[in-house]
Amino acid sequence: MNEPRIVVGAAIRDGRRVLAAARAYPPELAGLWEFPGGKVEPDETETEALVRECREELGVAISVGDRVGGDLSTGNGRYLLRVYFAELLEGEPHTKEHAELRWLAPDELDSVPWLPGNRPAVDALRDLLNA
Ligand SMILES: Nc1nc2c([nH]c(=O)n2[C@H]2C[C@H](O)[C@@H](COP(=O)(O)OP(=O)(O)OP(=O)(O)O)O2)c(=O)[nH]1
Repeated sequence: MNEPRIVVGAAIRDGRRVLAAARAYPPELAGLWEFPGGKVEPDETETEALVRECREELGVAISVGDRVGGDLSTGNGRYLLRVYFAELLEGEPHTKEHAELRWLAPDELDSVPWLPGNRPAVDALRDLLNA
């Protein structure tokens, strides 16, 4: 079995709200919600991957902060998901690749169907936002 590929997700904060994004593809993941981000390329750091993905997917510049929760195995063991807090530096997020974007308060985090592997990250996020 190959080593899992690292996938990074940005929990972009605006006060106590966090940006969630509904996937538009592939069909089996469409309509499920995630943190904007993607696979870390071999020549980049996790921070660089988050900055690149948020520029490509949302059209914004971000700064990357602390980790949210631990490493999560997802995609049937193909990926290791790492979520980081992030702040907007420039631009307003808009849908370039996602079906929908939504700012969620801590008590709204359960109002969308997350990708199955994201559950522990969402729980950790709620705890951190409520702390
Ligand atoms: N971006 C992101 N991907 C997640 C999360 N949770 C989760 O299980 N995944 C999975 C979904 C995908 O199978 C995989 C990431 O793939 P992706 O399609 O976002 O990555 P990418 O932008 O680099 O895609 P590509 O260029 O290879 O098409 O990780 C999450 O919160 N954010």
